[in-house]
Amino acid sequence: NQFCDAGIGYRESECGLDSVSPSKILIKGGTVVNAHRQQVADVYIEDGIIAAVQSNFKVGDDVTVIDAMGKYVMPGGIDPHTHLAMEFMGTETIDDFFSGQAAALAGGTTMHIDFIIPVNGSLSAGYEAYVEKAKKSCTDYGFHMAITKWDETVSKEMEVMVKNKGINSFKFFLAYKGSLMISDELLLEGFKKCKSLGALAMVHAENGDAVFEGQKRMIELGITGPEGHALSRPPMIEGEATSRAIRLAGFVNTPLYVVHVMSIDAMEEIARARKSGKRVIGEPVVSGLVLDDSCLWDPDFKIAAKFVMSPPIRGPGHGKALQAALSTGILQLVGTDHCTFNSTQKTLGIDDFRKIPNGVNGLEERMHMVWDSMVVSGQISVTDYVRLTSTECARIFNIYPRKGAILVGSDADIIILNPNSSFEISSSFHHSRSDTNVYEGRRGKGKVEVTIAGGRIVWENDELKVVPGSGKYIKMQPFSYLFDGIDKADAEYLSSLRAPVKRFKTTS
Ligand SMILES: NC(=O)NCCC(=O)O
Ligand SMILES: [Zn+2]
Ligand SMILES: [Zn+2]
Repeated sequence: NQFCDAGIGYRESECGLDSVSPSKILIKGGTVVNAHRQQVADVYIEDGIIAAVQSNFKVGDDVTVIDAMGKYVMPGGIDPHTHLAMEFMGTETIDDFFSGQAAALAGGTTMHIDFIIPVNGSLSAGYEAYVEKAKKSCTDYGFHMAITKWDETVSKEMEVMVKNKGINSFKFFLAYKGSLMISDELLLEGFKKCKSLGALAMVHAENGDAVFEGQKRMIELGITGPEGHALSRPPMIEGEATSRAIRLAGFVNTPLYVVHVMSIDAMEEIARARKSGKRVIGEPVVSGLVLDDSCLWDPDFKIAAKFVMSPPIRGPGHGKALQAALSTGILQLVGTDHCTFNSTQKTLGIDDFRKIPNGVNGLEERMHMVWDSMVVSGQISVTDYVRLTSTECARIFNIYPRKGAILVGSDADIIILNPNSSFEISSSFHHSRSDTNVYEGRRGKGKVEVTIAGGRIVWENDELKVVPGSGKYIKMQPFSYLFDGIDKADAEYLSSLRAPVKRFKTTS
């Protein structure tokens, strides 16, 4: 099998298309957790769909029974932010739609939403290229689309993407000057178009001009190593862009989703906006929650470079503040920004931090890291955990309750987590193709012992059984709940503009 290649750690037999799981499964006696409640119940699965959630469900001999007593039965994780097989900074991410998704399944994530970055700005060409890349998928996925230029064609293609291709979100980069970055003028055009289509506008919020200036400053000072990356783009630059994007989205009156919120500065802008009633969603990523920037000062380039991502991993204090913001509802869901480059690729920037490909891993680690750092520590409940890692993503991108829930009729994407077991992370046995891992050596409580994706047992007894081509593309409809009532606010605004103004003619 061409996909059972080196470095992913599957036995050949595990990759074959013949490794078909049973179509009838009963998960017995576990604590079934949804975002709205938890209960002890059995979950019965037939043909990829949840057919029953009830106590003492009786089945025949043809059903595979999994004992989940004392364990949590939860919706599979949904990662809102990944970059698989992405061409970026002169190279391509080492995890493609097979290895990245296999890693996801081993860590309890059963769906992800990947960013199509259209080469030359053509949305249709970008879409076709990603359809091709995703053919080897072994779990379900959706797409966001990046908008990197503006003209009539792009505007029309956005319409096609939403109406025909199942894309309901577009990302605008305020950073990466000279490549992906767009102007405020384009941002406004994009926001207007998103609003008219019922598509969610997403922003990478860093001021690209200021980053460019900060980078020049570091190079002039002779700081060329990975630490220069963090020093050149401090939190205030993220705060400024977050504030600007929020205000411009407010000006257009369209909902906004801020990706990879990495700093207190950005988080506080989101908190202020939400307090004033603005529809802003904030997505921190797991690296920003549990790591700090000390790693960028490591004297070993290979170690320091693996932590280079944008916005940068921040100083101590930011991660804890972002965790607190998640637990109090200021931020809504956790992603990974999984964008993996191996140590050879990172060496592109050995003499100049500006050339280190930006990105870190996380698809396999997110569910464990959030459980260990936030549930085990008592910061959030188990139902909150489900909301932050799965349900809220499904709601925002309009695929709930097909995804993000254990309800009759939902897709059978389920994990069984044993709170009394423990996990350990190492690049020597992870499932990503990368030779490094930013969570190297981490151990913690709680382990995903079973992953069921689309009704198939794909992870059990520390073994993956993944089938290339078995993952489905999940189309996402526009006008999620975030758009409810937007028209009323518009009408109110327009009527306030049309209030008669009494003027007196003055004669001289
Ligand atoms: N975040 C990062 O460093 N790499 C992926 C591209 C992006 O999301 O900005
Ligand atoms: Zn980004
Ligand atoms: Zn990203």
